[in-house]
Amino acid sequence: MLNSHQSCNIGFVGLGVMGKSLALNLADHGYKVAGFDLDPNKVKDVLDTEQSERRSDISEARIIGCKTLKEMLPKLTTPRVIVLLVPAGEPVDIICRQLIESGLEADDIVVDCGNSQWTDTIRRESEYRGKLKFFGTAVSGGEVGARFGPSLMPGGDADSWKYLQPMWEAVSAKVAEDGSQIIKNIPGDPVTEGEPCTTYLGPNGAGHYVKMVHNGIEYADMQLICEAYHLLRSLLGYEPEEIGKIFEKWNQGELNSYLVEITADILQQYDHATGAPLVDMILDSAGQKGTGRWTSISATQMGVPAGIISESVYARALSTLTQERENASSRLIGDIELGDIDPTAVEEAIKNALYCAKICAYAQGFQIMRAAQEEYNWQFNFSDIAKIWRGGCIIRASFLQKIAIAFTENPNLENLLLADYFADALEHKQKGLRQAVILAAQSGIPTPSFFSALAYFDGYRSEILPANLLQAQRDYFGAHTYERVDAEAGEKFHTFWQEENRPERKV
Ligand SMILES: NC(=O)C1=CN([C@@H]2O[C@H](COP(=O)(O)OP(=O)(O)OC[C@H]3O[C@@H](n4cnc5c(N)ncnc54)[C@H](OP(=O)(O)O)[C@@H]3O)[C@@H](O)[C@H]2O)C=CC1
Ligand SMILES: O=C(CO)[C@H](O)[C@H](O)COP(=O)(O)O
Repeated sequence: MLNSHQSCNIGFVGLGVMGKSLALNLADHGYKVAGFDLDPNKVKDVLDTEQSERRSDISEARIIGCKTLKEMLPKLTTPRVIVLLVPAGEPVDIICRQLIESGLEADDIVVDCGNSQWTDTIRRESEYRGKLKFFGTAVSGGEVGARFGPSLMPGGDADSWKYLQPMWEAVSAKVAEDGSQIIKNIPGDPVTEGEPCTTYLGPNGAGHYVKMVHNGIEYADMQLICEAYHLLRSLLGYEPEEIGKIFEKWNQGELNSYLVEITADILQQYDHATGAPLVDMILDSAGQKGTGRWTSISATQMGVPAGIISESVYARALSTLTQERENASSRLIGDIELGDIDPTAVEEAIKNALYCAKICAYAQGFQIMRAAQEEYNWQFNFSDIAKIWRGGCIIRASFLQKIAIAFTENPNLENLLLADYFADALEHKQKGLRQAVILAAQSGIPTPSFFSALAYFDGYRSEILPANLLQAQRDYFGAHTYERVDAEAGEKFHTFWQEENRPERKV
């Protein structure tokens, strides 16, 4: 606890899905919260929920509502801590300006917990310096996570972190020694033991950058699961409920993850109105708010190969062309040739394909952060990042424990694929990925992220790639020069392709 029970320890602006849940979580851990939302119904809702969930031995309201920001500020202990859980973008700046106008001071800390773009967080930190301390803390875990223990990814000035650390460690998800999350989900009875799923990630936009990459991996993870489902459904003719049970089985082993778990549940749900599997009644047009796209853009800007993440963004984009796809489906005919298949063997191949492709997707995510720390002067501890993703967040999965171990054993690991555990897994299971890709190609089932994962794996393990020819092409049309395999690194050569005998000169 930060201060006396008379004043509020923390203010909340935005009491929607995430704000309400995180405010109640803080209250469960003994913090008193003052909340404001543009929508007075949201304020009423959180107050009603707090009252209905309050234990009988607690007499005082743990959350109080405010009608304006001006009303909130005097209710907060100083330095004031104000959490923003509003839509990313302009609302964050609007509120910062309003808070300054309402009397916020230079030592007060404004914590942006939304999915803000990390470049905005860097800008805001410097723009508001001297007026308020702007600190980023990205949150993952959705509504339930925020309520009972999310993964929190803080970034900003180290002094603010010291102040926030006890609060964030209290409310974040907790994991046991084996890396599994300790889950209780009981209002008023929070988990207090275990390792907290939060750690200080660095200055400026570090927290929001790491969350962005988390979401990039999330996009890939979800798309790969969807591709596995598509193969099981269209190739083997299984019904959603049957596939749900397969995912349930897979969730007991190395594929154990929150996303596989919810997929199993979703596929076994029937539509109340029609009795059809619910998944069949949902329009196949995927939404996105931007974090996956930002990850792909950041990777591309730094020259990091992150094809699986990018393909997952493109797959969502392609899915939205609903009318175009419907028109094209009768004009563009697939030349399909599929021989006999053994369902049991194919099911096993798809399972292994999913596992191998997931390893490659996570490897790409960590490669992006590795490049980013050089580019933006951060010092990430990749083992710690894997650790805070073991519980609370959407991509929580058993194998994050293995990733944490891999980076603990070798903090300078060049690529996750090279860690013994993952290299061995890929060696023994890659056949499944190859079979899945072959069957998808033969049957005309689009599995872009599986294809991309295999290409990444084969590309990364290739000593020789045809980039030598590509360099020659660039030199041919644009005199872009090339390096020679038998010369010093960095020495550039150009062939005068249009001259007689095509002489080569060192440039
Ligand atoms: N939902 C999720 O699973 C996750 C969301 N996030 C991020 O968390 C943030 C909040 O998301 P979420 O809770 O889902 O969003 P919601 O839309 O449920 O809640 C946002 C709330 O903020 C209010 N609001 C908007 N502008 C202001 C303002 N100027 N002053 C006061 N209140 C304001 C909104 O009011 P009104 O509706 O009247 O505009 C709304 O009640 C977003 O950045 C989101 O990307 C992060 C992780 C997971
Ligand atoms: O951050 C999240 C989870 O980690 C949010 O749920 C996010 O909104 C998901 O992204 P998108 O809407 O683009 O699928």
